[in-house]
Amino acid sequence: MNVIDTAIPDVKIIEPRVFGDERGFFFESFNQDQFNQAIGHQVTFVQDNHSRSSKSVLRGLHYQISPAPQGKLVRCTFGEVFDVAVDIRKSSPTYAQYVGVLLSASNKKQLWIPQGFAHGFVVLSEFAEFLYKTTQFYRPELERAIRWDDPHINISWPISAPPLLSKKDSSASLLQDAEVFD
Ligand SMILES: Cc1cn([C@H]2C[C@H](O)[C@@H](COP(=O)(O)OP(=O)(O)O[C@H]3O[C@@H](C)C(=O)[C@@H](O)[C@H]3O)O2)c(=O)[nH]c1=O
Repeated sequence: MNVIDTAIPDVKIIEPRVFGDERGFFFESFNQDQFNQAIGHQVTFVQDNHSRSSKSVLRGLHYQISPAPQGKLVRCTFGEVFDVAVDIRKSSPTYAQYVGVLLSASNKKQLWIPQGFAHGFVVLSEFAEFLYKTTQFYRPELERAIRWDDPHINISWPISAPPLLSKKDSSASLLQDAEVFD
């Protein structure tokens, strides 16, 4: 497993070791010991999620506030997405900055997004299937959303037309008005 630093120290790109042969490929998509070593501390996941989205769907920017902020380990197993983690920890030197990375079935990359970050992705292929592990259970009453096009974050989404959003995401807050982390 190869761990790649990003512009935000706590956010890591993980490239699994892929074993290819004439049958196809095999790789360990998650190994608790190797992951803890990569991140530098014990991380426990309690929930696995799986979504499928059509081209141009944008889900995000989502997070859960205390007392159940979620760390997320995300990957794309069909198609391709542009995945974004936004630092929403007010005391962080990288507050309101983001990491964007292409995740796809072919590059098999994963992104570790610690608690304290908002997360979102836009689908670039005809369809995308997206799997992720979370460190806290889903708590809808603690869920919050920040606008995908918040000018203060100013994410360069690789899309040329407006994305397809859920009703919730269409009415998300600006970062300046959002409940974030200290
Ligand atoms: C996130 C989630 C949703 N649901 C339900 C609620 C709702 O009826 C249906 C769809 O939920 P949503 O529209 O919120 O799904 P979605 O817009 O895909 O939300 C996800 O977006 C990405 C970017 C994230 O980072 C995730 O944490 C999550 O917020 O699934 C669960 O049962 N458990 C969950 O953990």
